[in-house]
Amino acid sequence: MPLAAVGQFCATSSLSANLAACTHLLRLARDRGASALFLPEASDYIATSPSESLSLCQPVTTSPFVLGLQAEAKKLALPINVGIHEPCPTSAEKIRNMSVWIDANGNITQRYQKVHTFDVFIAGGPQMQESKTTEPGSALTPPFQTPVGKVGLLVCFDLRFPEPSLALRRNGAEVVTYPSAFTVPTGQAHWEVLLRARAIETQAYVVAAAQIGRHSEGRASYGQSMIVDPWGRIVAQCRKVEVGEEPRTAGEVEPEICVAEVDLGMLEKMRKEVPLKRRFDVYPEV
Ligand SMILES: O=C(O)CNC(=O)[C@H](CS)NC(=O)CCC(=O)C(=O)O
Repeated sequence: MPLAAVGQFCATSSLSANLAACTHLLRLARDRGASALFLPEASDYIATSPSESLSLCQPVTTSPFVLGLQAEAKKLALPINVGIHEPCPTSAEKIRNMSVWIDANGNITQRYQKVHTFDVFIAGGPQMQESKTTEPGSALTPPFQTPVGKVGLLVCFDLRFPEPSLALRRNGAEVVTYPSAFTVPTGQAHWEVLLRARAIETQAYVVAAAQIGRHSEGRASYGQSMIVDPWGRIVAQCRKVEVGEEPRTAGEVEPEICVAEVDLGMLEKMRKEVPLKRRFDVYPEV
């Protein structure tokens, strides 16, 4: 059975430091015998401001982060799913939040542009307006074959919407990925519940690589990267920011991986044993 590995670290605005962390995670995944490595959203950088994000954002053809990761994937013959930023072709003021698949030859073979932007105004809590800087995508990417099963790509805040994962499932997804950088308070409240719900209702593996720790003065992430099986069991997980704990800085965070087998035989058996026949005649709105 193939092993999926999930990598967790704390990105900063240093592309070279982030590439070094991801290269280390790739080696850990290879040493464990994994068939693919899943890395978080915005692995190339977490900027301190929208203007810094724009200045760091580069096309994949010149990004030292992406080119470096492609070279490592090829060297180790290990496919990677990773979240990155790309310039927006229609606006110089905006970027695209992407999840890409790099195959074992180091080529980018699949791409998905995050369709839901994270705009929240929590009193006394995180306030973010991703839509100010980020152009949302307008299509899902059809699930595609990989060494760990048929993968459907989503990103972070997309997790709060059951519809896209159900759509990917209907199109054949066996593994749904959510590279993420969840905030600490929303992570503590919602992350695990949402991931397990998406796995149970799609009857698919959910693979969620997340950032952890303090990226900069104004920004920290929750962690708890995990793999959930189609029964809703957490079969692998990394560390998280506990309630009341001060997030560690990037220098203090130890990049780590967790791994789990992807059992597609069990998935098929479960889908047969618990058929989820939808009644769209009763709820045509969805
Ligand atoms: O900023 C970047 O460069 C990359 N983008 C992100 O990290 C995005 C937008 S700020 N974060 C989320 O979607 C967190 C969602 C979340 O925390 C929740 O749904 O509760």
